[in-house]
Amino acid sequence: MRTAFHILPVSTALDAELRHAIDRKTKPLGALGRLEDLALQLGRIQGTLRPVIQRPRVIVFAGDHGIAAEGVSAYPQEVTWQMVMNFVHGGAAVNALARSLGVDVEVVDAGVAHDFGPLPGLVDAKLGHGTRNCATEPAMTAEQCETALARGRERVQAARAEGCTLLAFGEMGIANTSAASLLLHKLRRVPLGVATGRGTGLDDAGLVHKRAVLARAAARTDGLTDGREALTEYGGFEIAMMAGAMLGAAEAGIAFIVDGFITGSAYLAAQCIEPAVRDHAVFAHRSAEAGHGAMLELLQAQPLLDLGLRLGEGTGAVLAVPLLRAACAFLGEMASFDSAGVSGQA
Ligand SMILES: O=C(O)c1ccc[n+]([C@@H]2O[C@H](COP(=O)([O-])O)[C@@H](O)[C@H]2O)c1
Ligand SMILES: Cc1cc2nc[nH]c2cc1C
Repeated sequence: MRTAFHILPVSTALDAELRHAIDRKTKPLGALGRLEDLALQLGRIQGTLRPVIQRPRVIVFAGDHGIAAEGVSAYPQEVTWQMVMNFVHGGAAVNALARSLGVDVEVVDAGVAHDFGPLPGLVDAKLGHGTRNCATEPAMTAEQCETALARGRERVQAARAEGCTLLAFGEMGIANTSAASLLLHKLRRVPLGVATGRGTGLDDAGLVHKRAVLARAAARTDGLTDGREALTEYGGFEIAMMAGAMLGAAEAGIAFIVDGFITGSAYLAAQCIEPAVRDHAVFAHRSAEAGHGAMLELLQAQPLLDLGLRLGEGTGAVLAVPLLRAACAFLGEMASFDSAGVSGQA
């Protein structure tokens, strides 16, 4: 049975008041640029002229990929579980960035090949010991895909129950740029030559080999338009769980930040499942991974940052949190022309 996501488009009922409040702040009209768009978006999502960011949380979903056996990554598969341990011990990039910015980190085992046993600080949502090799067979079953979507939603509900009003999503999974490229290729017809990049750092020969493997994987299926089918054929457990979390966040009326290329592929699938997810999404950054530019263009998404990042883990998403805080701060705290006695436009 397919899980239904009941997402209401955000209400535009407050738009006139929000725009008026933004325009009457003591600044030339439009001078806070993209922060003004963020303020409007957050005001709409929270249905208030005073949106707030409380207990922001980045959820890092980890999973392994059968296609790693084809030699499509510059790093071995065991790096996935080793990095999960690093996240749990607080030593990864996302931990350091999140600490410096006051963002909570949750780490989720969506389907890492390694068995961690009970491990404090790790959420066990394991769907299997990695996906199957999607170059030769579907990555997962339709049932696993459904369970992944549902478990992603559960993580959002848990965050919300703990007072979180802003979510950021990130991932860890050796070979998951292959899954992401295949999702982009299959769902949006982007040629594999454009959709495939170097991931963790393949050299030229590695990239040629990766493209050949992905072409073989892509040839297994005809055109796919259904988000669930695409996830089942080519996704990862962490990618499907992120898609469920994004849909769950939109359903719960919570804004969420999309990280880089792989998180973007989860968003692509989520948007195919329920287009209304768009209103709640903020795109953090333009990843250096080839294919992300094409993905963002297709989504008509303007990311906030362009820092040359290609790490994943939710690092770019965490870096966007201060900008969302700033949008709330100017809307809530800035004086208006009237309250400050400043002359408006001549
Ligand atoms: O977020 C991105 O845009 C991004 C771009 C390239 C690589 N990554 C990270 O690198 C891993 C996947 O790379 P690969 O080469 O193993 O497919 C995975 O753990 C991702 O988090 C992430
Ligand atoms: C070391 C390392 C850290 C990562 N974090 C996200 N993806 C990664 C891939 C590698 C290889």
